[in-house]
Amino acid sequence: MHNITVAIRVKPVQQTFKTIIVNGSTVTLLDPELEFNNPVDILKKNRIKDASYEFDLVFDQQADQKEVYEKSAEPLLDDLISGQNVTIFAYGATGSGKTHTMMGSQNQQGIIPRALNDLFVRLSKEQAAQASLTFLEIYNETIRDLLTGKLLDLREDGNKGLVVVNLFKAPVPTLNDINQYIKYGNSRRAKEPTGANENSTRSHTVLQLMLKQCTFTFVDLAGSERASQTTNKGQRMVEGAMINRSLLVLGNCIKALFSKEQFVPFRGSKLTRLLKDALQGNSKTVMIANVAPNNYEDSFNTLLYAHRTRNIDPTPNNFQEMIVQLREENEDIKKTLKKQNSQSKMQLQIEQQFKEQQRQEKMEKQQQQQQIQQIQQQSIQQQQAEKQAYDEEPNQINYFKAICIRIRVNQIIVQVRGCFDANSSRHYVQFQQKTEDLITKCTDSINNTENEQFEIAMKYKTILQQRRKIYDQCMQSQFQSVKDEFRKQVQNIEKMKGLQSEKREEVMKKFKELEIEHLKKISNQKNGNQPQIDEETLKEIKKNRLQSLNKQIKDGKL
Ligand SMILES: Nc1ncnc2c1ncn2[C@@H]1O[C@H](COP(=O)(O)OP(=O)(O)OP(=O)(O)O)[C@@H](O)[C@H]1O
Repeated sequence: MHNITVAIRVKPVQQTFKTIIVNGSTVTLLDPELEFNNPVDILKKNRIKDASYEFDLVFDQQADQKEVYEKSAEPLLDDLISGQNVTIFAYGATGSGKTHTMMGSQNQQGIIPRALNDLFVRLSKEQAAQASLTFLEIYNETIRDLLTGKLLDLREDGNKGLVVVNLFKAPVPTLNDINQYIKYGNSRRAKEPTGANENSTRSHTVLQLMLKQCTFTFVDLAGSERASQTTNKGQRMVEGAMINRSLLVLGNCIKALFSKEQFVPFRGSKLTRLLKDALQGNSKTVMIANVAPNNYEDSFNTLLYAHRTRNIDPTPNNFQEMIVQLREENEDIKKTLKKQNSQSKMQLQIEQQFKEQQRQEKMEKQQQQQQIQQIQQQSIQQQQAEKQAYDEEPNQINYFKAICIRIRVNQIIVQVRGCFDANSSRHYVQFQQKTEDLITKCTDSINNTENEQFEIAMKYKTILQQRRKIYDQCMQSQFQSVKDEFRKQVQNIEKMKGLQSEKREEVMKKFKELEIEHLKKISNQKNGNQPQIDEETLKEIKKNRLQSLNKQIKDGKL
């Protein structure tokens, strides 16, 4: 009689909310659409529901490899040794843990290495000597020998029934032989990254250990996910469709076998055709359906598939009770999260504000420095301009000199006029000529210095305007330090001006000394040092004077 055990294994995943709860042999799945999405998607509302099913075996997230093996596969070893076919399937969506359950890893060995190890301990030498192993995969309805790499055909053989032509049967008298073939075959499995699993095995893998009277079959089925979910396109989508079709046929076959139906649709896929002998008759089958709680839809479909396959009567009575309990637990989690969330929101806000504050401060500091630098530069220019202007002031000494000379000359004229009255008109002409030249020179000099004075005055005006501008700028600045810097610079300028005033006083002093010297000279001349002119010079002066007068008459100036 055919015996089928359907087990569920829940993959341990990091999850905030509970979506799967295991209670004994019951698995309850909570619809996240109703639970966590607000508002609920109307289109999905009627499609997805909470689900609760009972199975032969249920392994929760805490179940380790050893427990899974000991409860699902180990009990069948006796049946196998007594000559019954045993088949173990791993079913589930991509990434749900099929390969982990069947093969596992070096440190966490799965069902296959554990079962074969235990089996070989129990087998007699004779039995072991007759053992052989085949390892193949069915990818897109094509059979490939994982040991030889050859593509194989299925053929009906009159005597033997269905055979896989040219399938390599590796003799495996020891466990070591088995391990080496498995390792080799595993490395040749068709693996492709899908949207759901980086290292997804895209084929059904069938490992069979043939003993004298029976076969121990391990099937790691390809991922049962919906094609749309793995965001697969083109070749991957065809692959998905093939996988789903063969899984459907497999489900139907197991269901038919379990229900002892007359017709079992083995011919529906290569997988079921291949497994026909192993599944038929007095055999035992274990189907381990793997679910990952972070994927509701895949979990829902897997539970439904496994449940239909097993054909167990639905839903236990305490189903609603468990859902209520689960919802209450999730409600608590939600509240805690909300609280944490609002706290972390506040923290985030403070951090952002603090960052903004620091950014502002940095910007202000930069502005402040820029303004101060600007003031310093302007003030240096200002100082240079003022210094230059002050340095030019000593030129005024020429101005004063010129004025002095003119005064002196005027006095000489007065003096000479006196000479003329007393002695001769020749003296007057002679002196008039000389003094006229002198006065012209003085006047030019005075004009020049007056022009220079005007330029200096203009420069001062510009300097003052400039200073006013800087002052206005500084007073507009929001920074006290900028205003302070301006005051400091003004003080510098004033200090420099103080030094310049001293310089100016020195110049004035010099001028006064000069003036006194001139005045002294004048008074000396007044006191009897009358100018003496010889006859020749007088003649010459007269001649020149006459020429000059004639010219002036000619030019119409007289
Ligand atoms: N029960 C578990 N405990 C710890 N890790 C697990 C468990 N189940 C699965 N994993 C880890 O999850 C990842 C995916 O698992 P695995 O490859 O077995 O998935 P799969 O169903 O075989 O996927 P595919 O169909 O794409 O080949 C692996 O890294 C595996 O180690």
